[in-house]
Amino acid sequence: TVSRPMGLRGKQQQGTSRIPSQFHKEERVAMKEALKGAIQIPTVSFSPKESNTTALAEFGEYIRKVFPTVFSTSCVQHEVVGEYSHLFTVQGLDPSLQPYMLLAHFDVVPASEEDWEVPPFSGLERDGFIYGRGTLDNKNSVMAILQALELLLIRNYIPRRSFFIALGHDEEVSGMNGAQKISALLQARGIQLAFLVDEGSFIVDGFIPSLKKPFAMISVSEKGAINLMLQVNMTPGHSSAPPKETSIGILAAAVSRLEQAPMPNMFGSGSLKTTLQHLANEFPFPTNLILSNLWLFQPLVSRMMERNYVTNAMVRTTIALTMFNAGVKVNVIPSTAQATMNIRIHPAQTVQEVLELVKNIVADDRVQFHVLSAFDSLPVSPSDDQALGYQLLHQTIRSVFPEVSVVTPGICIGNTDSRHFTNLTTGIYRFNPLYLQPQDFSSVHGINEKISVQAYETQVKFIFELIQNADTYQRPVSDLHEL
Ligand SMILES: CCCCCCCC/C=C\CCCCCCCC(=O)N[C@@H](Cc1ccc(O)cc1)C(=O)O
Ligand SMILES: [Zn+2]
Ligand SMILES: [Zn+2]
Repeated sequence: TVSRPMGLRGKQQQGTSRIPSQFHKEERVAMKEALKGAIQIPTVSFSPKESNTTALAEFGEYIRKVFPTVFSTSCVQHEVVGEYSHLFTVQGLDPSLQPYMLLAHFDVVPASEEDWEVPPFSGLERDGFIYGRGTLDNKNSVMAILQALELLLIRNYIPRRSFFIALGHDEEVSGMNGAQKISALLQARGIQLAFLVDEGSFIVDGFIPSLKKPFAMISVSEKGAINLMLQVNMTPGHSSAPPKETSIGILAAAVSRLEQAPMPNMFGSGSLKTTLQHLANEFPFPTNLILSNLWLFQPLVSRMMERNYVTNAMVRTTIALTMFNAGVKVNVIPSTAQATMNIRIHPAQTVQEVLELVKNIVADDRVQFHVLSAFDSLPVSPSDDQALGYQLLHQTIRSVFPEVSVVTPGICIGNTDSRHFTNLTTGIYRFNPLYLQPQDFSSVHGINEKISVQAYETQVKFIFELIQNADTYQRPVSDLHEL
C-alpha cells in the first residue's frame, strides 16, 4: 500500500520558486557542529522548582551566536517568554494564510556520567553519531528548526505563510513556565493556528516483530495522566514489638495489588485499531488477514498488543510506581508510608474513571489518595483529507523519506508541550522526522542517547521542505469542491 497525501492536490506554489534542500559541505559541517555545541550546554530540568538556570540562559546566548541570520532578519521577531523560553514570529508575505507553529524544547532530563560510553554533555562524535543528552529529546528539533530557517533566510527565502517557532525551557517538568506562557501570550494576541508540529512520534522501526518495514506514525493525540500519591498512617513504635501490620506493609500490599491487576485493555475503543488497519497490508500472511478483519480477530490482536511494553501502553491505562518513601531508622516503625505513581490514561477513559478503578483495586480504607496533578487525554486532531497540518506532514514525509510507504495517525504514550496549545488549534501533530528503533527509544531519558549525523541532516532537510510546503495556497479538498 502506498499511502498518498490526498488533501493537497494541484498546484503547489504560486509566484516564488522552490529552493532545493541541498546543503554545501561547509553548511553540513556547521550544522552538526552547532548541534554538538547545543548538547554541551547542560540545560537540565531536575524538578518543577529546580533547573540549571545558568545553562538555560547560556542556551539563549548560544542560539543568537550560531543563527545570526535568524536574529537579524526583519521578518523574524524574537521574544523571551517565562525568562528562558523563546518565541519567534516569522512574518509571512500573505496575511490571508493562517499561521502555524513549530514547537520543541531545549531542557533535558538529568544524565549520570558513569553509565554512558561518552560523557552525556560532551556532544562527542563517534562512528557517525553525535552522542549526548538531548540528541533525540529534543535539542535535535530545536536546532534543526532554527538551522532550517537560517538556511532558508540565507537563500533569501521569505515565507508566504506566517509561522511561530516556540522553544520551551521546562517541558521535562510539565511546561508551565514556558509553553503554557507562550500559549497564553498568543491567545491574548488573538492568534489562532492552522496547526502545530511538536515532538512525540517517529518513523518507527522494529516495534512489532512481524512488521519488517518502518512506518511513519504521526501522533494525533496523547494519553492523559495522573500523578497520584498513596499514603498510610499508622501508630509508630519500637521495632522490637511490632504490630501485625505496619504502614509500610499495608502500602506495599496496596501497590502490589495495583501491579497485579492491570487496567482493562481498551484496544476496541482506541486509535491503535485505526493504526493497525493502515498497516494491515504491510504484514505477512496470515497477520495481514487478521488485521484486515478486526471485527473477528479483535480479541486475538488486543492480546498480541499486550506482549511488549510500548504496544501495551497503547492499549491500556498504565500505572508506574515511581517513588516509595517510609522510615528513618532501622529500629523505628514509621508512622507514615508514601508511594507515588505516574498513571497514563488511555483516551477511552477519564481521570475520574481511573481513580475509581484504582480505589476499587486498593480496597483498603487505611490508604489515603492524594491527586498531585491530573489531566484527561488530549483531543484527537484531524487526519483526514481536509487536515492541512496532517497532509503537509504526509507530503513532506513522502518527499524526504520516499522509502517509507505507510504514514498513519497514532497516539503518543508520553506527554508533550503541545498539550498547552489546545486553545490555539485543533490540529496538533506530534512527529519527529527520524527513524526510531526500540534501542533508540530506551536511550531517550536513558543512557547513550545519540543521533546519526546523517539523520540530523535529514531532519534539517525535512523542516526546510516543510516550511516551503506550508506556503501553499491549496485548500483542503472539500473547500476545493465548493469553489
Ligand atoms: C503500532 C504501534 C507501534 C508503536 C511504536 C511506538 C514507538 C514509540 C514512539 C514514540 C515514543 C514516545 C515519545 C514520547 C515523548 C514524550 C516526551 C516526554 O518524555 N514527556 C514527558 C513530559 C512530562 C509530562 C508531565 C510531567 O509532569 C513531566 C514531564 C513525559 O513524562 O511524558
Ligand atoms: Zn521531549
Ligand atoms: Zn523527555
